[in-house]
Parts: sequence; structure tokens; C-alpha cells
Amino acid sequence: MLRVKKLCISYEGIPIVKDAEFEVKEKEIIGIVGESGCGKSTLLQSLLMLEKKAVIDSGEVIFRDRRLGDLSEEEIRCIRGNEIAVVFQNAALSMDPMKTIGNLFYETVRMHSRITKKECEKRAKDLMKKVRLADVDRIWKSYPFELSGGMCQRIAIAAAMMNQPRLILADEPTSALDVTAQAQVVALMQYLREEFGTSMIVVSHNMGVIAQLADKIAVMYSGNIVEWGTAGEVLHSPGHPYTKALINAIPRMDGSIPKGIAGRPPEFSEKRTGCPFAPRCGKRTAVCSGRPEKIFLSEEHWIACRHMDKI
Ligand SMILES: Nc1ncnc2c1ncn2[C@@H]1O[C@H](COP(=O)(O)OP(=O)(O)OP(=O)(O)O)[C@@H](O)[C@H]1O
Repeated sequence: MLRVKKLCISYEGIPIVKDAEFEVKEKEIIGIVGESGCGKSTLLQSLLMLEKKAVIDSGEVIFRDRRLGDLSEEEIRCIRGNEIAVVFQNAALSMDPMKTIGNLFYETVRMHSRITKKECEKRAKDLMKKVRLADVDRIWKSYPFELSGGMCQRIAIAAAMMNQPRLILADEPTSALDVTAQAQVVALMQYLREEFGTSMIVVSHNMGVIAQLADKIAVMYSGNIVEWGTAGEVLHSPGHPYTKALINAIPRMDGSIPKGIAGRPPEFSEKRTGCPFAPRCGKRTAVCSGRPEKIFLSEEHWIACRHMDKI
């Protein structure tokens, strides 16, 4: 459905995302994880040219046989909202506090399709019931500040589903929520995939959320995808030392102290050859000064690392 080929993205001449490559198939949920600032949002938002300052230097994004780079702004706007919908972090904050949820739904949908207010209300209420929001008549007339953060996030996801998109891009959809609301949003996204067959790309720094949701995982470090594979492969047989470190850094319930990753990622403005993770990697050797190579660990599981033998 969507293929990203060797995508390189920069801000003001500073390269951020480097040679990103992955594919999203029908009904598939892709998770993109990595530490804060590694370029996850830049990658996600550039797929639909949502971040105006981000420049695509090379590579391509192909959505259902169309190269998005070849389309006009108008054509992209038509795809956005109809075929691809976007859900951002903290929906409550991005909603206009002066408008009722009903009006917000209507305005979102009216931008992309001809629909009467009555039709919109019926479709929206049906969807809200499907996503298990109770008392939809009250919600319809409520203002965002009268609802919880978790409800607003679920409403934003329901609004994104109004035109039955083929693909949802979700940027940290749960990070502004407490754990109960997080679990509800995760369950909702799973339900939407089952019910409507919607594919999703979900960006999160929360490995737990990605573990529950994703079929395939891209692990990003300093603008590079360093590991790609099925969720089972990446979580249970991680190949890249960074992925292993990220998994070891997840807090556990058994009282053991998770191991943080010493050091910091390099600045994007730093000129660097070789593996960007090498300075923090316990496995580094002289070969890491060379450009990391893609090593396939199985048909769909690869890492970008120079020394397979040490892994
Ligand atoms: N609009 C922008 N203009 C210039 N630089 C930006 C812009 N947005 C992000 N950046 C820079 O690009 C780099 C990657 O940021 P990005 O937000 O994509 O990372 P992220 O992994 O999504 O982080 P987080 O999880 O904190 O949102 C950072 O160094 C950031 O400062």
C-alpha cells in the first residue's frame, strides 16, 4: 500500500532522516520507535508533506502506485483526509475550545467530502458508539474542555476514521495520556484495524505501546532505521545493539532497575561517517568507522550494523 524508498529529509540543509526504507501492507500496523529527537515525527510527517520546513532531498514515497512527490498540493490535500488520515499527540490541545465536538467533526469532514450536517452527525455518532464512547448525544454537544484527554484522543481517532481512510498516520497517539487511557486508545486502534482493515503507521517512544500494536517495527536512531522486522523478531530476537539497549531500558514490574543507555545521540549537525551508534555501543570495533551495512537476519528482519559476528 505504501512504500518508502531511500528517503532523505533535512531541515535548513541539516540532514535528519537518512535513507529510510520500509513498506506498509494492507491491514498492517507499523510501529516506529526510538529515543526522543531521533527523527520519528520528521519521517512520519514528511510522508504527507505535513511539516513545511522539512525538505525531501532524495528518495520517494509511493502510495497505491502514486509517487507522492509528483502530486500537486491539491492532490496531496485530497489524499489527506480521504485515503490517509493523521492523528496527532494530545488531540485535546489541538481542538478549538470554542467549538462543540459536533462542529469539530463537521468541519473536519466537510473539508474532504460533501456531506450534510445530519449525515455527518449520524455517521459520527455511529462511529463513536463503535469506538465504545458512551453517551454520544452529550459528547456531540460538549466542548473539548468538558471531556477527558483520553476521550478527546478517541474522538480524534473516530474523526480520522470518518472518511474510512486506507491508512492512518499516528504521531505519539498515546503519550499525553495516563496508562488507562493509553490502553483504551491501543484497544481502539486494534479494533479499527480488525473492523475496517485500516493500515497504520504509529510513531512512539513507548516500546510497550508499539509492542502491543505493531505487526512490524522500525527502530530509529539518529535519523537512521537501524532495525526492521516483525514485532516478534525485533522484540524477542533483536539484532542491533541499539534495539537491545532500548529493550533493556524498558521499566519492569519485577523491581529490577532497567539499564539506561549511557551517552547521548550525536547532534544532527555533526559531520559523521560510520555507525552513528558506535560511540555508545558496547560492541563497537574498528569496523564501525565504516558505513553500516544492511544484514538480513531472516527474510523480513534486517539490521544496519557492521559486525554480525559480535551480535
Ligand atoms: N520544524 C523543525 N525545524 C527544524 N528542526 C526541526 C523541526 N522539527 C524537528 N526538528 C529537529 O529534527 C530532529 C528530529 O526531530 P523529530 O521531532 O523528528 O524527532 P522525534 O524522534 O519525533 O522526537 P520526539 O519523540 O521528541 O517528538 C531534532 O533534532 C529536532 O530538533
